[in-house]
Amino acid sequence: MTAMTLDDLDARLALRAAAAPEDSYTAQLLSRGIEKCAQKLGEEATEAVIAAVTANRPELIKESADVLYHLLVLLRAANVPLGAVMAELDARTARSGLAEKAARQDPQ
Ligand SMILES: N=c1c2ncn([C@@H]3O[C@H](COP(=O)(O)OP(=O)(O)OP(=O)(O)O)[C@@H](O)[C@H]3O)c2ncn1[C@@H]1O[C@H](COP(=O)(O)O)[C@@H](O)[C@H]1O
Repeated sequence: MTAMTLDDLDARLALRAAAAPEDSYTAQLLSRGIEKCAQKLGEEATEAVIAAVTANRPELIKESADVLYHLLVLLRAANVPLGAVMAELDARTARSGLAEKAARQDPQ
C-alpha cells in the first residue's frame, strides 16, 4: 500500500466537490461558503495546537489530518490550486528559512 499524498487527497476532493451536499461533507462545506471553510480550518488548527502543547501525540496526528483536509477545502473555496502553494514552497527551497526571515526584516 502506498502512502496518500496531498495531491491524492486534493484529487479526491475535486471529485467529491461535485457531489450533492447530502452525500458529501466536502460538498456541504463548500456550499456553506468560504467563511465556514475558514472557520473550520481555524478550529482544527487550534485543536492541533492544544494537542501539541498537551503532548497528546495520537490527538495531534488526528488533528493534523483534519488541518490538512480543511486547508485543502479552503484553498478549493478560494479557487487557489494546491500547485500554487507547492510552487511557493518549492521557490523557498533556494535559501534557508533564517535567510528568508532576515531578508524580510531588512529588505534590500
Ligand atoms: N479527510 C477527510 C476529513 N477529515 C476530516 N473530515 C471531517 O471534518 C469534520 C470535522 O470534525 P468536526 O467535529 O468539527 O465536524 P462537525 O462538528 O460535523 O462540523 P460542522 O458541523 O461544524 O461542519 C468531520 O465531520 C470529519 O469527518 C473529513 N472529511 C473528509 N475527508 C476526506 O474527504 C473525502 C471525501 O469526503 P466526503 O466529501 O464527505 O465524501 C473522504 O473520503 C476523506 O478522504
